[in-house]
Amino acid sequence: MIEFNTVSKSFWTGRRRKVILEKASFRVELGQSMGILAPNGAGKTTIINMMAGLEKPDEGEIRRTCRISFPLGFMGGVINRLSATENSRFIAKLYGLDPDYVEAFCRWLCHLDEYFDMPVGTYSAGMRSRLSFALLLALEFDIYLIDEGMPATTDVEFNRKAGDLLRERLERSTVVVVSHQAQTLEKFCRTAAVLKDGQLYMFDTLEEAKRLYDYET
Ligand SMILES: Nc1ncnc2c1ncn2[C@@H]1O[C@H](COP(=O)(O)OP(=O)(O)OP(=O)(O)O)[C@@H](O)[C@H]1O
Repeated sequence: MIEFNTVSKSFWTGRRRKVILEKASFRVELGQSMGILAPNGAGKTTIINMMAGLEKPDEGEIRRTCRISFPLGFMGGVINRLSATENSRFIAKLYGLDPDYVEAFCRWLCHLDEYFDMPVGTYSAGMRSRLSFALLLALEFDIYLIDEGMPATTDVEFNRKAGDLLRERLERSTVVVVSHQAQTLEKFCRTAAVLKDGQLYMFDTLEEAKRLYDYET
């Protein structure tokens, strides 16, 4: 479960306070995937980062009682001067998993060839995102955090393999997806919320959330 208890978050732009959340309270229960609909710039990434523990609220409390993924596509945990071999083995140890398994899985999925043993700093953006995606799939989480649907790389074989694995994983996990498009949420969630003026309006169905969202936008 992820629980937000009267959480407030805003950014000072130098001219005004940009409010993301204002005393928002809600829960994401295991087994109840949730979509959050919000227009661009409303704070989707900030909320996902707060769920992941990458960003702190200004006020209030965020409680996590299960294994929550880093956001899909997040590269912050990967160290540039280390190779994919070293990164995958290090991350495996952090999560208490078998380093041989995590390394072999990522090596198989990313097909980075000799680059797998070179520093991540030498990778193209696509290679980096393949590694980050593979790491997320190599680890097991209870709740997966996804910002704007599935990131696609330009590597067709990788997209097919990783996409199949992710879809299969998400079918048996809880997912939080944030997007500005209801279409993206349809694949993952039945319940949805709309983020508007710092408040999160929760609905039992995506249809209801869409109605408010379409009306507001
Ligand atoms: N560190 C920061 N300092 C100041 N403003 C910030 C900071 N981080 C984010 N913001 C602002 O907060 C707002 C929400 O940002 P966020 O990235 O969470 O939005 P988003 O809904 O994910 O946007 P998009 O759909 O465009 O990716 C934006 O206006 C952004 O410019």
